[in-house]
Amino acid sequence: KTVHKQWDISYQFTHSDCVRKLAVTINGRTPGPTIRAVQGDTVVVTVKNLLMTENVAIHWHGIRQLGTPWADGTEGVTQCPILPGDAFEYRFVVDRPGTYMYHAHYGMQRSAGLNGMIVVAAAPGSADAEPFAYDGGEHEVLLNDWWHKSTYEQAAGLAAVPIVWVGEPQSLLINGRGRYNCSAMAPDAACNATHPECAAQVFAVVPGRTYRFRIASVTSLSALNFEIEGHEMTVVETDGHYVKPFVVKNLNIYSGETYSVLIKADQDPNRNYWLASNVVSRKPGTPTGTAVLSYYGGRSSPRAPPPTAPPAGPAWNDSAYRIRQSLATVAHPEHAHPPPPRADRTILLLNSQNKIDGRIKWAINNVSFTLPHTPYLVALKHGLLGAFDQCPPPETYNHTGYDVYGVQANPNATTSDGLYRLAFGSVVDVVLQNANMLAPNNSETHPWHLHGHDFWTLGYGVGRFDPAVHPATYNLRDPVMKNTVAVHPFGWTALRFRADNPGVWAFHCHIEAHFFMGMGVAFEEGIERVGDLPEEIRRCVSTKGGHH
Ligand SMILES: O=C1O[C@H]([C@@H](O)CO)C(O)=C1O
Repeated sequence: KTVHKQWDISYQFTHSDCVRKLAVTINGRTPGPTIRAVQGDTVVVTVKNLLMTENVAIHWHGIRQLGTPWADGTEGVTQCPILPGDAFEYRFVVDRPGTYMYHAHYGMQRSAGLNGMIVVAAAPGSADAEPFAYDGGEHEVLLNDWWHKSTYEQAAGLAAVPIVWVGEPQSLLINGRGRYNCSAMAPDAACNATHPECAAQVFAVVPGRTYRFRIASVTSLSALNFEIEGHEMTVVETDGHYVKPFVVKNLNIYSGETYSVLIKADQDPNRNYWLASNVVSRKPGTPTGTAVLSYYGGRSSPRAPPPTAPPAGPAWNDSAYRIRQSLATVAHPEHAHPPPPRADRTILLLNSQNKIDGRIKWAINNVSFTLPHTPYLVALKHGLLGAFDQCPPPETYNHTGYDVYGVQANPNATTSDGLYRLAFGSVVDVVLQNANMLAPNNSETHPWHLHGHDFWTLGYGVGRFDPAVHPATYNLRDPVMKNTVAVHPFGWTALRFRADNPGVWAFHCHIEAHFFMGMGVAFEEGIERVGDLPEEIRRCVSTKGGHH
């Protein structure tokens, strides 16, 4: 069947954390509506840009876009942006059940509020039916971070010399709801502690039942730790793939990831419990984001704040704790898709923070990524070779000599919009190598997201990756497939995918500021197999050809 949506994108005054903010909304709301579909459905979203003076593009995060690379919604990669006053029809098939998300993919627009969830149910009788049961139903939890500054102020600051860093968010949102401390603001500030838009979300449960919570993080910056006070969570799905169930007290979730967890409503029904999200991996400067779990039939009013303090989460800098969760996340034995035993090509990608022309940038093998004006998909399909740098970025870096623990000068770092061209159908290994930043003794977590594919998560390590040693430690037995994976501080992450989806695909750090500062690459595969491009994705392309 076909699921139709008609979305008007516009700026509205919103009060997500009680503070008035101009946000980019879908049909007047942020977050936008959850798209619900069944595996195999065609989703058609007609996006009308009513922003007046701003372009837009929407990415369907986790949907592979098999045969529809032009619907990926990635400005500069798969399409020209949608101009004010224009409409664009995104049409794609959701071929696999699971928990996904959508969000703006143009400049730093995602942080302005354009985001939401996609929930795809297994088709009846499908071999992809869940290998777990829950008798209580489902709840959706969309996690976000929130700033009072506009994305324009943020982006201009990032590009300035010296840099004005975005800083830690003012609030953490659960389903678009947070709570800023109005008394900390000037009395005339537009902060309304009783505004209905910032009332905490209440999740109701029937005592004794088991619930599936679908959790997605669309944060712009923050790595989060999510907890349901007093209730253990059994992790059963991530990024649309079933995992071998494991139990946690709290869940680390990076921007761009999704999880499903099961919880049993088996606690005292006469009180409420916190849902809490806390910043990890960066030194927190943001209060805990909260929502409320309430039992039907209990003596507590559903909206009553729980009698306890919200959980504070684990130590923010305990990366060993987070690596343990990464390692525990493996494929469900009945739903394992074993990876091909070896790769045809291995690309090592050093993630470093650099200074280029006095500006702080992120670079991959010393190349800081920029998007071309003419989308790659259009440029390659139509042979517009002047549209982007034809020199491909490097395959590796000085992996025998680079000190990932030291501040490195990284001379000769450059900026480029060149891309990697992959042999169609080939198996590609990518090893993401983290390193120290410009400041000593500092390395951050980077959630890398691959468009157009799921990849096998073969391994994680701390320190410098050694191609002669570490591949022998890869998990080739039951690696889980994902579309977003963390590279831990000073560590490396190895992944494998098959380049079998004709198109051009972004692969980048899902921290919005980091992608803006160049932390990404693009892959092309099978461009000659891509069908005719819709006219609507080419509106920024000169008819004379693509010039830089
Ligand atoms: O990219 C980043 O820049 C800042 C800082 O390194 C420079 O201000 C920061 O914390 C990042 O993650």
